[in-house]
Amino acid sequence: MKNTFSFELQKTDGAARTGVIRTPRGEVRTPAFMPVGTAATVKAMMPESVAETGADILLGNTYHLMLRPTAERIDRLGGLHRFMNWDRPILTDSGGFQVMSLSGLRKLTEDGVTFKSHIDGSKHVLSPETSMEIQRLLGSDIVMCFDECPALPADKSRIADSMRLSMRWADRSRAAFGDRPGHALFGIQQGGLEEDLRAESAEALQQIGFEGYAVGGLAVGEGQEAMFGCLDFAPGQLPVDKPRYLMGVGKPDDIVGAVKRGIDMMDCVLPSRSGRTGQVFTRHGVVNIKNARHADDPRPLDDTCRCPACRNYSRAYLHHVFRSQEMISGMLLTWHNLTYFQDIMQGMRAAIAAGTFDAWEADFHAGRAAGDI
Ligand SMILES: O=c1[nH]cnc2cc3nc(NCc4cccs4)[nH]c3cc12
Repeated sequence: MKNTFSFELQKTDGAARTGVIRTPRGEVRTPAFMPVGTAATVKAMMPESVAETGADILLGNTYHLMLRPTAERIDRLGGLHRFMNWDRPILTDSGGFQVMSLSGLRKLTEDGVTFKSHIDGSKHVLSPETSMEIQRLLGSDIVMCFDECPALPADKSRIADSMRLSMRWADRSRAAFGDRPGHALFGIQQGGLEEDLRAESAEALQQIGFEGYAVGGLAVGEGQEAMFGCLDFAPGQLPVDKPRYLMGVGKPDDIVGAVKRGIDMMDCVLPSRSGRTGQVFTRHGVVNIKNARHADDPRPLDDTCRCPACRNYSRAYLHHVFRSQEMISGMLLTWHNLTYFQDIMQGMRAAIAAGTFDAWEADFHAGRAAGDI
């Protein structure tokens, strides 16, 4: 096993790209969707089931794991991969975003963020240096820079100041990360929806040099049109030969539109969180299994889907166990949604490799208009 991290761009079709990220813990086929494993578990899923959906890599959250069970405890127990029984690659977010969206009583300074735990009110500090140390203790393969994601809407000067702080933090993250063969540090582009600020951010990150580059600051309520408008220029401002990771995205049509615009990696809680709330994604659109119209329906969710929910159960059964709040409901619907999301990724990888992405995209959108779901 070579102790190296590399990205091979294999084919492009318009702005869409397909390739492979090679890490000591295995390969990640791109475009890739990362299921979210916030508290060292993809909720309601066994790790081997997550692997069966086709996921090559998971996302873990620094913020949650530093609070509980702590990174030190996970390190003592052999690292996050051993702890959660997932031996493939893991990417960890750096915690800055979660602090701002989850913890109360926080204070942001040039040094970093001090905050109180949303679990027990204990006091903590996150900075570029402490975030790098926590992610090192966790043992994640891809580490994210410690950044600040400004809440939208915000005026341009506020966005510029926030982006420039994040660039100073990116520099400190790089310095604190050190020399870690086989591991990667990704920079995070900020700058809101402003093309000039995003260009300044991209230039600053490239001067520092990273193994991959994320498009941050999006999927924070701006809406799909504004996000796509930003993605029409932001990925192209980043190095062509490194992975481009769009954070926190998204619905199936968001994912397709992002890949179309040059994004290689994404993560989102949507398929797993929705699985627990009865929202089911299918190629004909969204099914809300709670709806009474499913109570007697003997059909599977999708008779072309390979997942256990579609192979072995009727909509009537899935409706029943959801209404009864049985644990198997969250398990089966999460398994289905994650499978559906991975099948979208596999469909796009194959279409880009064949040079037929436009036809694949047209079929994807036509299927959702068909109705009768
Ligand atoms: O700029 C970012 N920096 C570091 N992590 C992020 C995570 C992100 N997740 C979303 N959207 C998905 C959401 C998850 C929870 C609230 S919104 N947008 C995001 C932006 C960033």
